[in-house]
Amino acid sequence: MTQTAGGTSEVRTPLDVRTVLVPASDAAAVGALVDLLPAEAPLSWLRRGEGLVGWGVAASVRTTGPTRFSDAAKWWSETTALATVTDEVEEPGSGLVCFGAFTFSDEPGSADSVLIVPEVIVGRRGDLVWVTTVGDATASLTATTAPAPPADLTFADGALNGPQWMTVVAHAVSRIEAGDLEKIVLARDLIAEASAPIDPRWPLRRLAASYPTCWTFHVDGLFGATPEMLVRRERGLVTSRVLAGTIRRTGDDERDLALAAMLAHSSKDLEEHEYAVRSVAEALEPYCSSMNVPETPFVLHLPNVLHLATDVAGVARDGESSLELAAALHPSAAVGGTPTPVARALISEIEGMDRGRYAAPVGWMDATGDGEWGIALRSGVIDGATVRLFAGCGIVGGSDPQAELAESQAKFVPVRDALTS
Ligand SMILES: C=C(O[C@H]1C=CC=C(C(=O)O)[C@@H]1O)C(=O)O
Repeated sequence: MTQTAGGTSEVRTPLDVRTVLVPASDAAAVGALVDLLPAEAPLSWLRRGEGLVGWGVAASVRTTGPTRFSDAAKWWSETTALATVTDEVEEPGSGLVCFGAFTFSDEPGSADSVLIVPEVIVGRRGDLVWVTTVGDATASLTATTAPAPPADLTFADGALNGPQWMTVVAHAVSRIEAGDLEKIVLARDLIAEASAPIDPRWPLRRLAASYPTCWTFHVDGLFGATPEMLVRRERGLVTSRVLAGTIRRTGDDERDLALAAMLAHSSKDLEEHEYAVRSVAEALEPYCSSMNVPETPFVLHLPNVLHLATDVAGVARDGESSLELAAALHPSAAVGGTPTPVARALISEIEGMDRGRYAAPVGWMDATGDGEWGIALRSGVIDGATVRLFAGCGIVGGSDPQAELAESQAKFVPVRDALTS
């Protein structure tokens, strides 16, 4: 049952949902959740082996435009109100759950936003493993056959080639120096083409293994391993991991440690980071009764890059769902800029491409509104035999276009390697 929110008043079939705990003796035998996924429309949200995987479509909704978040939130409230749920686990992520991916822009473009209720969900949290089924669906907890790698893959420039993109970055720097805005995040795309349709489980398994501290996701063709948590709401606690400010790793541990120290003191990166933290703290403030915003960022080590990172935490004031909080936070200055409206307008004016669902909220939510919405970074979109990969960089007054191009190459590495190796 797929619906387009805001459209026809279709009769909705109430969902019959059942969550059972997998007995501890069997839970140990359930291998990596990512290995359970079937090739057809897999859904994934995994970090360090924990999280949720799903498959099948029990219900879904597609939304577009500036009301895409509120239309989806309304659909979710109606869907949860109608459902019959038996849940013997009662953990965040058990019972009725949807996965979702949203578009970056308010403008209707090539992509739409989507919430999907899978027919089967398998969740893992610590030692607990549970299975949720909707309607008559049955779940198999055995690993599916291994996916085949993409065949004859070639990469090409997307909307702009490197020199063209550097010209756009230089233009943005001149606009910042003229005082039009303080920060903008500019992105570029690459196109990977295979000779046969690509099985999303191939890159997913590799991303989950190579980037265990990131959230490995797949929703409706959008996949990746993001290090950035836009917002998590869990039993009244709201958290966000803000990233901005990047240095490429060299592969040599000693040099990387020196680079980490440089990053922690780089005024250009600290400025870029400060805008991102401020945007998240200001957007969350109305929804929290108390908040903790650390004054100094830490350095997050990923296999390809180092980032400045700040973990913001707050206590939810009212009952806004994780999706409503994500809508209030999007786009943070980690993917938009400062001031937000000026940066958004300049992105559409000069970036030269439609971001689709890149750099927008992707994640899941349960019937209580608890959930996790990451920012779809280090990501790509599979469409048959084609993958469109995205990478973006925060630009401030002192940014150098050549260095930003190199940074964008480093940010393509996770998805590029996951497709090829
Ligand atoms: C926009 C991206 O990264 C953001 C998150 C972390 C660091 C960033 C930076 O240093 O520019 C970006 O703000 C991307 O990976 O496409």
